[in-house]
Amino acid sequence: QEAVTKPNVIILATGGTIAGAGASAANSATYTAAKVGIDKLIAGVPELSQLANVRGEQVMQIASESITNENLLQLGRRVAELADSNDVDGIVITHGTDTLEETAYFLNLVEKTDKPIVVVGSMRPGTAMSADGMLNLYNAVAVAGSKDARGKGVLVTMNDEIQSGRDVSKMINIKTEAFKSPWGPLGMVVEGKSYWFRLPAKRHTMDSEFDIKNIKSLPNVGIAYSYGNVDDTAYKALAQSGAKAIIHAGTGNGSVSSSVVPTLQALRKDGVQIIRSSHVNNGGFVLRNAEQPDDKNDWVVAHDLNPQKARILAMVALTKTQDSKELQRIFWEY
Ligand SMILES: NC(=O)C[C@H](N)C(=O)O
Repeated sequence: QEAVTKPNVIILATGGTIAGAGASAANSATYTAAKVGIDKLIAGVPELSQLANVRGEQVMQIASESITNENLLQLGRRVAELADSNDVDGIVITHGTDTLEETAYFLNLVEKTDKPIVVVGSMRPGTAMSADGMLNLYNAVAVAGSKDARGKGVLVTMNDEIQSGRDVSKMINIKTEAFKSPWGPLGMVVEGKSYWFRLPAKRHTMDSEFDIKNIKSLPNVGIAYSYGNVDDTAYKALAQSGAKAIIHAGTGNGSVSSSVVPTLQALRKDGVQIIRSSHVNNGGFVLRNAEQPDDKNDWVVAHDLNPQKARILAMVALTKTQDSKELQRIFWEY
């Protein structure tokens, strides 16, 4: 019989509900996130050792709504160091689900590796009935250790699905079937085996022009939400706080209220980049020069990126260019 060498998978733990604990098994939604250390999480799923040689590292212990740009950079740098190491075959990141889609997209843009990087969380703490963290983690390690996950960009395994870190988003906060992509999952992971159906079409990791090793800090980019009867207060406040770009979390096709248009035109003249995205629930798709004359206003459209993902790409892109045409190219390509 052929000897099978198991892959080496590192689990970087950041906190979240997958490391959460509640007072009783009935507490599926009332609990404290970021309580349980990575060694205990690994010990809770002994089957991981059948999939890979697993080692854990506690990078931080926080609920993901509190992640800062500094935390993102710290995590990104550690991922890059490990990806460069010959004895690492894949990396799993345990993460809170609230901003998991932001971290996954950030890593997808800046990590120069074709080794699998899989971000995973859970919707229920490990102390709850039908907790989803164990299986999600098992699936993440399975995918991170598999050769066929290489070169597919940063991935997310939740609810048995393998999602692209670029496309996936938290769509609901009270179901275990919480993470969806408007364009569908890339594959499924069942009993530790991956089944693939499609590939990401956008630039990522090895094919990205961005590299965590060249990023010293991330610029200030804020998001302003739009709705009926909106005024320009939030946009002005963001500009005053020093925002280099403002993500317009717009209605519909990234449409802009007539009460806000003149302010956004003036802010652009002052050097602030204006990026139109959409906050519609199942995935926006903003078309250039459709709702607004973007060429005339010198604004950028966020394509299909939701506002929080548009913020991530804008921050990364602004580390390289201040040119709005270049920004628009980047928003089409990534
Ligand atoms: N399900 C979760 O992980 C939610 C938690 N607030 C977090 O993002 O850390």
